[in-house]
Amino acid sequence: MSATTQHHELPTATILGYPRIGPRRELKKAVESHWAGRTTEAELEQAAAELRRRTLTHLRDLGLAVEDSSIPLDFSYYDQVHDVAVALGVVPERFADLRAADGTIDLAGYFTLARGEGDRVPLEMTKWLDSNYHYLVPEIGPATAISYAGSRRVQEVREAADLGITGRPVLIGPVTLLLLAKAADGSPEDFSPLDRLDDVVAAYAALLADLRSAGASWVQLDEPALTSDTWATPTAEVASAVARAYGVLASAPVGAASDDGDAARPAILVTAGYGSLGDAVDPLLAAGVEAIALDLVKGAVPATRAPDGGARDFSHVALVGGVVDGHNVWRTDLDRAAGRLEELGALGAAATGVTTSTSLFHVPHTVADEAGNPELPAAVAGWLAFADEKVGEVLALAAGPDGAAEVFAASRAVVADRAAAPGVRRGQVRERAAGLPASAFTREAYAERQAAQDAVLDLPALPTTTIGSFPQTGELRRARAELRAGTLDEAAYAEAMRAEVARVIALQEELGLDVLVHGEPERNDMVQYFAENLDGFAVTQHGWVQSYGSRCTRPSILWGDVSRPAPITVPWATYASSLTSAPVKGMLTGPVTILAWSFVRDDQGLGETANQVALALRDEIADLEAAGIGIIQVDEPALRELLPLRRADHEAYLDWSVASFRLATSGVGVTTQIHTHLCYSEFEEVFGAIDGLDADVTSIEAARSRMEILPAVAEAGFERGIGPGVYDIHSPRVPSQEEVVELLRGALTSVGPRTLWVNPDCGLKTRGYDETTRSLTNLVAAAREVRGSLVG
Ligand SMILES: CN1c2c(nc(N)[nH]c2=O)NC[C@@H]1CNc1ccc(C(=O)N[C@@H](CCC(=O)N[C@@H](CCC(=O)N[C@@H](CCC(=O)O)C(=O)O)C(=O)O)C(=O)O)cc1
Ligand SMILES: N[C@@H](CCS)C(=O)O
Ligand SMILES: [Zn+2]
Repeated sequence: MSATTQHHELPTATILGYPRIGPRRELKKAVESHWAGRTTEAELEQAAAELRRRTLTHLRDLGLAVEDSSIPLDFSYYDQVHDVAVALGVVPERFADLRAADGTIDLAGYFTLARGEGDRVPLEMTKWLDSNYHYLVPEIGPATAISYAGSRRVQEVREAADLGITGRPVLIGPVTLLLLAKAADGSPEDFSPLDRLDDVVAAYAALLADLRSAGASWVQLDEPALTSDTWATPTAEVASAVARAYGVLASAPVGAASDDGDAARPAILVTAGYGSLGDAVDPLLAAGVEAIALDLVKGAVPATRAPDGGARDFSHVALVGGVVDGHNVWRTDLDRAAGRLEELGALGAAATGVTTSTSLFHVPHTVADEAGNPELPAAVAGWLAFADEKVGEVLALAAGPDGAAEVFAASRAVVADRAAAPGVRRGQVRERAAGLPASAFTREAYAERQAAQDAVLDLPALPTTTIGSFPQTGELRRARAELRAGTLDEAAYAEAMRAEVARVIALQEELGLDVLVHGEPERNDMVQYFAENLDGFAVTQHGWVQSYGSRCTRPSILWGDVSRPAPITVPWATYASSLTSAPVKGMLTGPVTILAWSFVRDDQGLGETANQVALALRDEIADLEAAGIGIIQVDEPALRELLPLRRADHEAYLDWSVASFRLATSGVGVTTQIHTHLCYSEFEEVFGAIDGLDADVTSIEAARSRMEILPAVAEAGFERGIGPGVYDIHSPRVPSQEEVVELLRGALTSVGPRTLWVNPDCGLKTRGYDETTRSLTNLVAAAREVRGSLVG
């Protein structure tokens, strides 16, 4: 592989980013200690600097080159989108005081924007592309101040230099920043944040110049939004924004700041992870950026011809092939990856390099940390590559099949071993999934179900309920940690959880809720818990990945055919039910969400795997029903998350995802009421699918949007039960009774009282008991008030 461009040595073997949370969640712990007031800001800064130093030296020790900008500088205290918005001094009006006169926002302000303060709501959080990471949405209006006032990356370039490392600062690119932003409150209807492109690009130019002065030879600008065509902005307008933005940025001279003070810049590497760059490659080629990194795992090698039929000229750009999956954990088939790199090489680029398809922050640090994990069979561990192992794969691919013959041979052995391993394909599971009749996916007509359920359940108008989890107290988490450590035995653990269920049931009775839940105290996570109880999954001990801010999950590993060896939730639901005469809602996580929040086998289609999970859940639902649980909720918060980034792929996705939910839930009788719950979504986009799920009751996140979706729901003729969340569980704020009453009265203008349910936005696991109790008291009082006025 050629190693140079006209100006700079290209990072020929690199990664697009590395986990930021630390191998033992050091950053999470440092940040949360600071928030809790246990450490000063200086102590936090010191802990973060130490983590960055360890990361840099670790990447160097793994073999990434220190001189050629191969090592990314991508630290973040909270979120990478927020980092850039803050560097540009972007704050919503309600937080204007956090921006100093010179445009800077200090660390305390950075956290306040992320977490809110008193009545000032934080920035909205939404899912990042098709992943389980959530970013903070910048709010940009026509008058929002935008200027470069300083970036932490500049200091990080210097820190790296002190270690003898020429690091490559990583930033979200200007077009993606604006496509991910939302119009600030009060913006004219026809305003789009992309209208502020010129101001943003001017600020980026200053930022790039600053990075260059600090010694950066390359800068990485992440433009994953270019792999999607689902933005409100038409693709042609996005392409012209790319041309304009990079035309300006690339027009500055590359290299050292010249004597007359012209702003020089580092060479620009634009990345486009999460899918195909498609025709967005043309404006980048025309703009003259020095390098483009392509996702060759989910995306394609660019065609040699542009849509207008003209031959594409790659001779002035370096192309970096993202052939190592940054978003999943399977060891790379190196022969296949090398083949893709060859295809890329055939385009005639000025230079080529090898990298990951996305940043590695979606995967845990290292498989080595799982040594001795009884929940991860050694055979399966051998098939995995987490971040460190992926660095090794990138280096092997850069060395090539001759240079790294042993690594290539090991990769071939893994491919063969995985295909033939016991448990990967199990006859019984496959026969059952293959022979499903159409009737396995359908229930009786809703009218029939509704009548039967009304008769059996006898619920009041506007029934009140919660979404499932009650606060996961430190005590509960500690009990689980002690169980893992062996200092608490199974029986004592189960007893502690049963005691919590009893407390939660008593509390709900006291509050006067109509449909109760057991509270999910026994669940470490709504996906991992099921994975731990299903065959075909493995779980990690230390495989934490960031989900948002300081919050992490340990995605499970779905490696083989899935089945349910024994009932999972039935004992908890029946125990809870035995404590009350009120109905108790069974609580399961749906097949799509189980897949979305796990690392899923890549040797078959997702739809096939989803149906296996669905059949396991169908068995669980049958057992719950047989045990007398008449209401069963199957959560699908990730239904929107997996929606493909290209519109052309939506239909096929919605077909299999909806079918798997229906397969899980269609085995019940007419009187059993199936609920579902969705959150973190722009529901408009998946409304047809929500309807297609055919659940009797659907609860959705709606409080933050003041229930804007309801008129559309009504207009679409949605006739089944709906529970638009009446308060935001992401904030500690307690809603007043009046406020909930107002929301409910508003909702009743779109939805009839027979179909309107009253519930919070989402589960209460991240909240405390005090605020939960006060909020639910107001929720129940509000429902009663509105109910009373209906009768009167
Ligand atoms: C609803 N969401 C979820 C998503 N993905 C999931 N897989 N799960 C979700 O619930 N995606 C979208 C949203 C938003 N995302 C999140 C993600 C993570 C959290 C969260 O609160 N995470 C917790 C960790 C939860 C957990 O796994 N708990 C375990 C282990 C707890 C632990 O750290 N134990 C300590 C010791 C105990 C102690 O002293 O406290 C240890 O092991 O060191 C458990 O309960 O057993 C987090 O803290 O980040 C929320 C929303
Ligand atoms: N039943 C889950 C859904 C979260 S999306 C909970 O209440 O936490
Ligand atoms: Zn939820």
